[in-house]
Amino acid sequence: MEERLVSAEESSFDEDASLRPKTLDEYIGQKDLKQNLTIFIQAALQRNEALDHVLLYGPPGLGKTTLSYILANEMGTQIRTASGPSIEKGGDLAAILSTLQPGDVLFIDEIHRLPKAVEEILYPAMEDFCIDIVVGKESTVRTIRLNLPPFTLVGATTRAGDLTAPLRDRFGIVSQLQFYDLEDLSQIVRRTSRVMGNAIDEQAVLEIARRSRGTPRIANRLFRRVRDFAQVMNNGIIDQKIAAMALDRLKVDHLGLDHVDHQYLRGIIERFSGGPVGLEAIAASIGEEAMTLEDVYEPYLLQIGFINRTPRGRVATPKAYEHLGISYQKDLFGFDD
Ligand SMILES: Nc1ncnc2c1ncn2[C@@H]1O[C@H](COP(=O)(O)OP(=O)(O)OP(=O)(O)O)[C@@H](O)[C@H]1O
Repeated sequence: MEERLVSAEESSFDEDASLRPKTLDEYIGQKDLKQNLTIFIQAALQRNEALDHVLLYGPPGLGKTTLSYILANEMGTQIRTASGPSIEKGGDLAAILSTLQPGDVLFIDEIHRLPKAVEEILYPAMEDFCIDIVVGKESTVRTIRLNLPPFTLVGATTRAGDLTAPLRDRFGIVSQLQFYDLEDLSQIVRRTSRVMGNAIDEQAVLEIARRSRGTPRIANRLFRRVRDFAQVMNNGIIDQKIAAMALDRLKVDHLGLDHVDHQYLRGIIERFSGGPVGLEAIAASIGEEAMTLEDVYEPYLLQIGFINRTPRGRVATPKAYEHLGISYQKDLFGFDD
């Protein structure tokens, strides 16, 4: 299977822990979100309270996990981490909650995938810092109330729309992470090169930043691969030429699109006359999971204006045709969305 360099999903190549910024000051970009969080943290610290529960949503790799570690660090507390699908039963959640110290952060990744029964236990835990546990069998069955210390739940999701309303409503702070602009990504690449101890020239920084699809995790991954090429073929010097050569060889085009993006766009244009076409049909035609396309690939294609989502399905825009070098002949019958 081809390596998915531009997929923002975590891969075994990610050794990101050392690259994670530890403070809000070090966290690049997301300016508005950072400014607001700074105030909320300061206010909670002044009142000697736990920070309100935080929901972070947005495409993978934009820094939700990093931000939750930073929140715990800035609050001077510990972080416990779990993921939605790994908390299978109420007892699993109770076990995690019972380890929390006052003010701790509980980070639940993919929170939209929490089983319903677990979610219901989470409601009183979030609201009143207590849970009711059922113990015993048949005639001896009874409920024991377990009081919890005040804590902060940080939930992360790529699919805010999949959260149930009662869960969403229990978060006091709800924030969407945005794709990063070229300047922020350049800063991230410079920082990564500094942390990893490899000098890089400014043109190479831009070359990598431009192809990172607005996503720090991808910027870091591309940096590592460029560094490999530079080490073996260019005496370790990371300049624009070696960066462009490496990324071309890895089939990441100048906008950061890879073979899956190309297949996806060509699929819409060549097999479905540019759309509108349903996601499932595109996925089946190119042999990809619809969910992967929706969560990992489409957000960036929407962001750069290569596709539109309409009630009748996905549509490739003239920009996508131009990028692929295909002449745009739609609209002949006035069907263009
Ligand atoms: N704002 C940022 N400034 C500097 N580096 C960042 C920033 N955001 C993310 N990174 C880097 O990108 C990597 C990926 O970020 P992170 O794991 O937090 O993403 P994520 O949004 O939680 O992804 P997922 O939802 O897939 O877990 C981090 O290890 C970190 O090095």
